[in-house]
Amino acid sequence: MLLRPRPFLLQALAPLPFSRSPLAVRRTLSAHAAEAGAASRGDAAPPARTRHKNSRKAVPPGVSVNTALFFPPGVERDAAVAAEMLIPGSNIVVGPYAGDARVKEAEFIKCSAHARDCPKDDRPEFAVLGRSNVGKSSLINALTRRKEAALTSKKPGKTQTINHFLINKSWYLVDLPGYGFAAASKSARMDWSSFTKGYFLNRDTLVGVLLLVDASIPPQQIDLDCANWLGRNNVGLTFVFTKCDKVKKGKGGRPDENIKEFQENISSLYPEPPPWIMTSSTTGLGRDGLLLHMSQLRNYWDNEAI
Ligand SMILES: Nc1nc2c(ncn2[C@@H]2O[C@H](COP(=O)(O)OP(=O)(O)OP(=O)(O)O)[C@@H](O)[C@H]2O)c(=O)[nH]1
Ligand SMILES: [Mg+2]
Repeated sequence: MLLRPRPFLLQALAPLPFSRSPLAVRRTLSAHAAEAGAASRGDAAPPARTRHKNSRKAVPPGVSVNTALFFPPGVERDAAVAAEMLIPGSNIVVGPYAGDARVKEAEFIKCSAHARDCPKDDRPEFAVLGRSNVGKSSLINALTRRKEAALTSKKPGKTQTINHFLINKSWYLVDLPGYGFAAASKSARMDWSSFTKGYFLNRDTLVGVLLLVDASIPPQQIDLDCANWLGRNNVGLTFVFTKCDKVKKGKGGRPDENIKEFQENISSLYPEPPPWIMTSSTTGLGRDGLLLHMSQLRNYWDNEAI
């Protein structure tokens, strides 16, 4: 099997040739952000002036360039970053590997009961992980724009196997069973540890994990534990905050406050800020940005394979 580098680990070891001049970096990244953003929306490339205007407009209120940023492969960590280089509602800088992020085709391939049963080809994949009911299957449906590609339910514990969806015949999105569902019946409650940990530790084609965190509730210890475990085992992850459309009254009811508190909790776990993005499968918030982020990790993986 072809061994491929994990982007988060290798970017520190092998920075790619990229201009050190802040101005040049700024220009290159802006153009990339605008072009790739247009590609992910399925737009034809607009003229330069319009591109600039659109990318500016896309920067959400409340995301400051002073946020601890995630620098993707190919971008120097000390690069000057303009607001339009950020993916809206995230701390993610768009770099030179960002590319066509459109989902043209999505095909369910198989469900696997064990990591060893997963597809054995060389295609890169992203695993979607999180507590039961956090919105993993809904996110897959939102990303693929298929209503029922992955089955969803109000009842936690719906997804019980590792489910592979092939995107554009070139990469996989993987729906995983949720963790932390204590109330499940014995038959429905699998041994999450042996079942999925084997997958994370042995899956050579895993580009990264999308760790979903419910932004409509305060931080949960089990999510922090999971982030900690992935970090300790060098599994690159992106925090995907779900249900950002849900605002409840009272303490702990505001997604932006919950996200801030969660980030404060995890900041000590990581030497470098991990990427994070706000999403809602109900409104489509963050969909294009997340696809764009995945495109830059994937393209790096494809192009820099050993
Ligand atoms: N308001 C809102 N509800 C959501 C969102 N995403 C998911 N939901 C709801 O949350 C519930 C659980 O969604 P699923 O996608 O089945 O969650 P899951 O993480 O796949 O759950 P398991 O398979 O049981 O682990 C469903 O009722 C969804 O409609 C969102 O972004 N906003
Ligand atoms: Mg599910």
